[in-house]
Amino acid sequence: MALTLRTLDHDELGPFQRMVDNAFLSDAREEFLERWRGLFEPERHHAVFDGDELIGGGGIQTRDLTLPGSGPQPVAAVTSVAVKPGHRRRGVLTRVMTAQLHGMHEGPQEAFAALWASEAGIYGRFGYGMASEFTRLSVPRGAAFRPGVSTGDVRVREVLADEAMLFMKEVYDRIRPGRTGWLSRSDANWLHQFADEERDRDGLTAYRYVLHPQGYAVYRVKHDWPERGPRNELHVRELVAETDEAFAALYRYLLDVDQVGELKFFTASDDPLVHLLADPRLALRMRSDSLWVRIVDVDRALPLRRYLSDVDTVLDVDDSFCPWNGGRWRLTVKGGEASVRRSDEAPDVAVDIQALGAAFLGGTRLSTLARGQLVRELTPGALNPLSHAFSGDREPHCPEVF
Ligand SMILES: CC(=O)SCCNC(=O)CCNC(=O)[C@H](O)C(C)(C)COP(=O)(O)OP(=O)(O)OC[C@H]1O[C@@H](n2cnc3c(N)ncnc32)[C@H](O)[C@@H]1OP(=O)(O)O
Repeated sequence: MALTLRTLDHDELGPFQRMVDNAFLSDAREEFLERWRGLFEPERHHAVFDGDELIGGGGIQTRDLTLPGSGPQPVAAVTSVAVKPGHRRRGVLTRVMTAQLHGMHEGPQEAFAALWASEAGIYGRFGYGMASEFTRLSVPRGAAFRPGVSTGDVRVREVLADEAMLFMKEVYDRIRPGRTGWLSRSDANWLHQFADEERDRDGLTAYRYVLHPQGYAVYRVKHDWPERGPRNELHVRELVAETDEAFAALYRYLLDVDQVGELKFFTASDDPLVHLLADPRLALRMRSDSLWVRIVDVDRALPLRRYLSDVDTVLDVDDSFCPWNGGRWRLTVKGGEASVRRSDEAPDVAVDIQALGAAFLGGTRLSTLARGQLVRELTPGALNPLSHAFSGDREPHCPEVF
């Protein structure tokens, strides 16, 4: 029987979520449905049916993502992409990706999309580029700061979730416009991220909330108490600070919690903790991909962010999955602001659309992507100024998996 694709109705969250759980090899979690309901935009969820059976699909959350220099901009936050085992490698995902990306172009809706990939080999073929990374950080308890590091003299204190949540939302929203890669969070997003039900905890404790007048931290503990004494792991979920002093104070607090062996944190790849430490090598760091970005429309997306320096370059874009992007575009940046228009002049730099997505948040250099054979300099000397213009002043970081 031919497969069909359509968007969902309000009452179809249950079957969709059961399909996602099934594809992720999880038991069906009916009790999570209420939480998902707040995030569910049925008209932005595509589902593929084999007869009456929902066998695959993918969703979009309508959110803002902070871009370099220009603050929050509309992004299609792609989520819950799944195909049931038994229906794979027959092009179902390809149909969903086509519906999402072509739909956004035709709408027109958001000019770019972002996602976390369950497996990093999946999304490059659809034009997504690896735009940011996170660092898996591990530091022993008590690791000392350099002499002269200021943590201020305000008291950092632990409170219950109800007291923390309102303050956390305010601090997060104040800082978000300046933090590339951070997403807008509705109340439903906050609930989803910090619901903290026992089944979310994977054997760890409930969240503990730490407040500073200019920031907060949230952590859990994984118990480990061998013969030589406690070696518990302190897992930081989120650390947000408006000032460098608050940042240092919150880290100091977390590093000094008794009965802990190690602090662990999936943090920004440019987390400055390592520079606060007297012995930087105590901070073990392992990097991995976080946000993947897809430019839906070159001419609508590139002007959404600001650039570090001025350039005037003709790009030759290769994009087989969204062919309207293919061909030559003149990118002109003046005073940090970009304009993009069609061009028939000789191209200076050839880019795969993946490379533009990877460079879009300012964290992956076009010059590095050239060494990775996703970018080619055609006019000698054209690549480095372009690469510099795309750079950001800090590494992009997405503090939540959505
Ligand atoms: C944003 C998110 O939600 S990330 C979550 C993604 N989902 C999951 O990981 C859940 C488990 N996996 C699945 O449900 C499915 O295997 C999916 C969604 C990854 C792929 O669905 P399928 O319908 O099998 O993909 P489809 O048949 O369209 O494949 C398209 C291409 O991608 C390739 N591909 C598919 N899955 C993978 C993979 N896991 N790794 C590498 N390549 C892959 C296929 O080989 C095919 O390549 P080709 O065009 O060269 O032939």
